[in-house]
Amino acid sequence: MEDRRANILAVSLLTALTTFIIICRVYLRLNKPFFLLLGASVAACLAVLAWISFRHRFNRRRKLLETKLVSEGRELRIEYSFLRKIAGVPTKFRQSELEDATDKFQSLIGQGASGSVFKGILSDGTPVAVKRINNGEERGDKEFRSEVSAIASVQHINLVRLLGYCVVQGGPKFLVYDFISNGSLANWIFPKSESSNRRCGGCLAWYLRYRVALDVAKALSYLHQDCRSRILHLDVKPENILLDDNFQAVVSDFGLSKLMGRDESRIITSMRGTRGYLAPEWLLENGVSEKSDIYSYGMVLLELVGGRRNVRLVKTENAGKSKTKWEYFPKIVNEKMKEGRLMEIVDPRLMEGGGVDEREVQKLVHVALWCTQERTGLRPSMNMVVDMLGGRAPVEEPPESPMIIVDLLGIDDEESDGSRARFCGVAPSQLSDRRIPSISSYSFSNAMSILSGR
Ligand SMILES: Nc1ncnc2c1ncn2[C@@H]1O[C@H](COP(=O)(O)OP(=O)(O)OP(=O)(O)O)[C@@H](O)[C@H]1O
Repeated sequence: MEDRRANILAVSLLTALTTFIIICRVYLRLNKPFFLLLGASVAACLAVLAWISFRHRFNRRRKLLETKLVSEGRELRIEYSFLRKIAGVPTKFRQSELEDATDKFQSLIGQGASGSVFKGILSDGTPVAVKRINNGEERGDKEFRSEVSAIASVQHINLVRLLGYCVVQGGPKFLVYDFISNGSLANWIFPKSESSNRRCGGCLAWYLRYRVALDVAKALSYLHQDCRSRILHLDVKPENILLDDNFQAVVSDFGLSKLMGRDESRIITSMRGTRGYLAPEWLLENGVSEKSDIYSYGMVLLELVGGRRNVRLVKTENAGKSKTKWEYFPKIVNEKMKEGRLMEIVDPRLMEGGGVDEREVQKLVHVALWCTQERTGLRPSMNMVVDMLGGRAPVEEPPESPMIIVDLLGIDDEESDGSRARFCGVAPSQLSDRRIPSISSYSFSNAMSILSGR
């Protein structure tokens, strides 16, 4: 367009000059001024033409350079995002991208202690779960940092993938994960009344429960044994185990996780986790280790087999009076094991449908009871659990565990609806002060002395 305009201008100038010369020659008959004028006009025309040609060449080179830069930039961006993807480095998203992806946070799929989770689709078609961490919550900030630092560096088929994050100055923070279509394990093992926020769910078949147990063990074994620094998850529970469209288990929610050096045997940290899954050593103020995850895993295994919460409030009738009392499933399991009637603890919905392998039930229960030993030294490593469940190592009958502390950590007098209270940053002394007066049947100090003698 600019070139055409330059050509028209040059032609017009030459036409004007020729007309001018003819007029001068015919009407003015001036020789000297005529040639002076002619010289000046030709010089002016040449200057204009030279300028136009220079501009023309300059523009052409600029355009060429721009096109080259754009295509190189695009190639670099593609290469960069490809490298990020294969290296698993999370992308930094803009808030507007996440608003577009989630249609302005329309579709809520879950709610946790630190924020809400929404379903979304990225511009390249990838389905995602976007966790919005509430603004201004110190706990939220901590969880955001823990999550990014722990999960950004790990890659495992049974761990949720953190695709990216978004930080808005003075605003909320976002974490973007792969969308795991079948929601949490809680929705698939507990009856509807015992799992809140139910979006999808049902009764998970036995063979899938066994596979989930193995998948979670592999994920934890990777975190504990195969990463540069040991990663302690510290909030293993059915709500944090998601199921993909093939019912493969994916461990999620690293908000409470901690890194532990390979040369450390335990770390001191504030109390974190969820009631019902907390290992007894949380009460001793001398640290936790990967064995605390193993304990929580054992508790999940029992729930997986029984299709019920480990701790729940039950109504009893006594002399016409209805009373409520806490029922503790691991103790029931222990008793049934002693009586040789393990099948009685299996989820009754599964027993109706059949397909439950008795040997597998025994294996899962034995592994669970090894994992939930109150003395950490007796609990197997997660590697060992993978071998036991995979049939590469024998599973011996576990010793009887006194299960004294479990009640202290599992029961909360203030909650009667079965909902789980979650700790983050609570000092153990705060918990014990609040709990002891209400636990009349056990002596707290007695329990502590048993635990200390591990
Ligand atoms: N990547 C995901 N894909 C699909 N659903 C997800 C994903 N992440 C989380 N969810 C859903 O959102 C729910 C809430 O997740 P979130 O991790 O925030 O909280 P939680 O684990 O339930 O509770 P808390 O954080 O208090 O322990 C989950 O239980 C699950 O149903």
